[in-house]
Amino acid sequence: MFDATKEYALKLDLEDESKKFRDRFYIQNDLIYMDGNSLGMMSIDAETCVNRVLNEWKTLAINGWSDAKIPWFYYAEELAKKMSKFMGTSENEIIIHSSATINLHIGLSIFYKPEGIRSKIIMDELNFPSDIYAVKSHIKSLGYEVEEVLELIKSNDGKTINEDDIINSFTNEIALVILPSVLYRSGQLLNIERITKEAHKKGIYVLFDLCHSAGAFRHELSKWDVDFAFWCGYKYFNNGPGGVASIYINKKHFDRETGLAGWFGYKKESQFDMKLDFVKSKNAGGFQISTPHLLSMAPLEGSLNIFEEAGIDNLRSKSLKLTDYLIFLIEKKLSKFDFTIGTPKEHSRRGGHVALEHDDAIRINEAIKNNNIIPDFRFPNTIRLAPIALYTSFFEVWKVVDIIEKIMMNEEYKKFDDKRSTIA
Ligand SMILES: Cc1ncc(COP(=O)(O)O)c(C=O)c1O
Ligand SMILES: Nc1ccccc1C(=O)C[C@H](N)C(=O)O
Repeated sequence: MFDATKEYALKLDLEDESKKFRDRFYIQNDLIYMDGNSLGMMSIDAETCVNRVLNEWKTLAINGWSDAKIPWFYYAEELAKKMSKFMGTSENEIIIHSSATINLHIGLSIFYKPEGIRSKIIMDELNFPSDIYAVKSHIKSLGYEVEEVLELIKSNDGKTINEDDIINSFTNEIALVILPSVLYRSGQLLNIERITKEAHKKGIYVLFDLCHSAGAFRHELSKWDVDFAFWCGYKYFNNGPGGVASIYINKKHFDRETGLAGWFGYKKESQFDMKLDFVKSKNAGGFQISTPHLLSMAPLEGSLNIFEEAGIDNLRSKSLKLTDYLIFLIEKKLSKFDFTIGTPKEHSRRGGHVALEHDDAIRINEAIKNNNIIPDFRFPNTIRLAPIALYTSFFEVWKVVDIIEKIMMNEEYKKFDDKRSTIA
């Protein structure tokens, strides 16, 4: 069991075998970063790779496509091979591509083929809004009414979704289920394997948004038999703001058509034949659209190298210890101030962040920022705290809770307006 003293936090850091990776990141002195689940920090390795690609542009210009260290023409595929090790897939079932929401549109174009009564899509009411916007627009573009085909599973507590409610909604009217692996606000982790298995029993395709889990723990997408998944790279994978995202498509679907074709999905050997009939590459790469965003992909190369060294299972163990410790400290020191924890306690149901809830969360969040800590706030009452295994220390976790306790004791938060900023 943990103890709440500062000395104990320092002892946990001393015993931590992965603490050396912190030195690979640009950690700002005196600033405690607890927002790596929204935008991961910059590493030296990421910077090195961006600088290399910039230099290749400078010195090789167009020849970079064939002569760069990793030829640009194959860069998305080469990084996908590295990525596949952490996602539990074959190398060709992943492609590094575009952004999360665009990749969802691609998934919809492949899998949403309403037929007879099988025309409905299941999502959940706590889903990240961008996914809902994408699905609604796609439904409308096919000439359907959103109300007729989109079913949102309701939350019973405003924080979590009951998996049985999801599974009980599976009928022969459902074409697709689209869910987040980890809910962005509460940090609840859904059982991807169980949901996929139950959906498949009813002939339903399964699409997962892995934005809040990719890079937080090992996935086994092939084993779980998920049909399609997408995730951004800028959170736990530290790929930089707007960094290129990823697509996974199960190999049994390689022959499917995409509704959003483009020449970078063409069979690579003959892409430059410039034929007018599209011949899709028979792998995840076949679902690419345009020229890859090389400069926004390069940080991922460096970042994935760090993941290879650190080992994703070691990172998950440390992350669980960090969030266990954070939850312990919150319960011990903050319960008396009416805080609650929105994140499930069981490891099998927890992602990488902790949702700290309070009726006065907006002002408390402002006060936390005023103390050189970066958390984030999600409406209406959640302060998200994400200690990141690669670069957050146990001492920082201790300090964050210590500072919040002081903010509550001296009522510093009352100095701030109850008004959230534009990006929060
Ligand atoms: C769960 C989830 N889905 C989708 C997105 C949207 O990502 P993007 O803006 O990169 O398309 C985000 C983050 O912004 C997210 O957290
Ligand atoms: N892409 C962003 C751009 C600006 C500010 C935040 C984001 C996020 O990614 C937010 C994150 N998806 C969330 O879970 O709230």
